[in-house]
Amino acid sequence: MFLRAGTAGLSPLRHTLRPVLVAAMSTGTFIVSQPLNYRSGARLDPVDASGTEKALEPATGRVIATFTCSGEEEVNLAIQDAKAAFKIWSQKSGMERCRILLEAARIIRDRKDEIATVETINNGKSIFEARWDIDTSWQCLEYYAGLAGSMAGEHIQLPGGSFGYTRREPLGVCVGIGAWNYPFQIACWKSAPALACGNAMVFKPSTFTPVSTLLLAEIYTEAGVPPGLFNVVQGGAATGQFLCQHRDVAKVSFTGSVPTGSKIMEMSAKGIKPVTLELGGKSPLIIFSDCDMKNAVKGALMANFLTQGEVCCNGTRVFVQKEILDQFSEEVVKQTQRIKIGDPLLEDTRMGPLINRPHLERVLGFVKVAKEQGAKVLCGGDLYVPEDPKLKDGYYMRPCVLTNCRDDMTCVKEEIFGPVMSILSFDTEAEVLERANDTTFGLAAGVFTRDIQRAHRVVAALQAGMCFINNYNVSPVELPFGGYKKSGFGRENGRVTIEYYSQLKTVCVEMGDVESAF
Ligand SMILES: NC(=O)c1ccc[n+]([C@@H]2O[C@H](COP(=O)([O-])OP(=O)(O)OC[C@H]3O[C@@H](n4cnc5c(N)ncnc54)[C@H](O)[C@@H]3O)[C@@H](O)[C@H]2O)c1
Ligand SMILES: NCCCC=O
Repeated sequence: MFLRAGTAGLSPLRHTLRPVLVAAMSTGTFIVSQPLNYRSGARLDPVDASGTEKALEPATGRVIATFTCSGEEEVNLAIQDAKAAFKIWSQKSGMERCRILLEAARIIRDRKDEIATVETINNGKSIFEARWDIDTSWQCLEYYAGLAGSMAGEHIQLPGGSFGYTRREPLGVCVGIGAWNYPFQIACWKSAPALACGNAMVFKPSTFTPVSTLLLAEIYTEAGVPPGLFNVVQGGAATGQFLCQHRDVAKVSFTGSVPTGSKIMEMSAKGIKPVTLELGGKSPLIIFSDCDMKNAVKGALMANFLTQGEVCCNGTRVFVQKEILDQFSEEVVKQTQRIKIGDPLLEDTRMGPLINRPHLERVLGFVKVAKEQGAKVLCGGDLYVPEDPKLKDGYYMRPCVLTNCRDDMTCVKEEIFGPVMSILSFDTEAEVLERANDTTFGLAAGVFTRDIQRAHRVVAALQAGMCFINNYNVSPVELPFGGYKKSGFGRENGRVTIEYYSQLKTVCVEMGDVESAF
């Protein structure tokens, strides 16, 4: 283990000590003392540097790690290592890969509290929520372990007894680049299908959240993957570019913003590398007057305030049918004001700090502009200073509900990536569909109604990759997740993701003589 509590300087811990340590972990006491790169099955410092970065604990504003960003040579070594491991791993049968992934899933499940705690310390989300993230992480490994053994091609009969067959083969070394809002989950959602298909992966987390991916790397090693199969490099844009431009990289899977996604695609295009792009969103949530009000209100909070609103698929444009606008808004405000903000490691906290100060200021700036443009703040949208003195330098704000919103306002058009819900009213189904689809994004959408025909009619017309009926922001790993339009392409989770981490080889077998034209 790599966490040290306060100045006690605990040396690396044996697994048996973990539950005790996790119980003792509290906000404001931990630092990361071990290297944050992972290669050849071990943590190490990079051989060359492309600058240094500091990782924070958003709850307190404390630096918990100072680390070196990987330079071109370190990136190359990580890729060469992955290439060597790929040779071994790709020769294993699906069932052999399945057993190792299942073992990794088991270890994650057993260490859930510890991993969730690390995620909370480095990201700021509540421990309550971080445990959900870890559940959807080990479930993802379990799901693809289950598919690994049944990946197969097909046999095709041809005239005269000849035949063909297809083989589903891995791509090679895949690169994963992650965002900071779901660090551990993103690393699992990319690596599980990649490894199940027989690939190796080099993963680069966000510079804001470099910590938890290392736990995944160690767990894969403990579960029995060959050294080098899952490597971690640290750094920002420069390190990311070295990865995307490397000639031995077969595929890039990226989660992040639209502008960076566009650069990733451009770099990958030069090497004709396939890409998966999981990008941002500004998703609509449509509440019809015949909805179950209690569930619709719960759904709206789930759609806006998980992880301090820093969620790509959030339903931040909440369209409410006029007849129930007042009742719905009143209830949403009541529930929003009940959200317990504060120390994210406390069991009853439901909203922690935002990721860092510049981001907090950016989000508060959106609220300011919304007011200037005529929106009305029903609650929140201001700084929050917890009573506990150790949290005074953390990045807290009160979750915000805006009303009187119009489609042309900045808060309704742009991804805020913070706890800001914009309520808009509508009259008819046709009108709301037109307005809901009037965006360049297309990640997610939701509808609350008791009318089953309308529910399916509406989601069929919504231009979004992930649609919810009478719920929002649940993440079953069996369901494909990904966007339409500028929210990206390719999918994570579900059976279809196998297609994005493998390629099909066709073999044509002649059983007779060659019929030649010459
Ligand atoms: N669709 C999804 O599944 C999903 C999930 C989470 C977050 N997101 C989106 O991510 C965004 C927030 O995350 P962010 O601020 O970390 O995004 P970002 O685009 O700033 O960074 C994402 C990752 O790309 C790296 N990067 C930055 N510039 C790069 C470059 N030129 N070449 C290669 N890599 C580069 C970063 O270091 C980081 O690891 C939001 O827009 C959010 O909607 C999408
Ligand atoms: N739980 C899925 C969230 C991904 C988007 O940020």
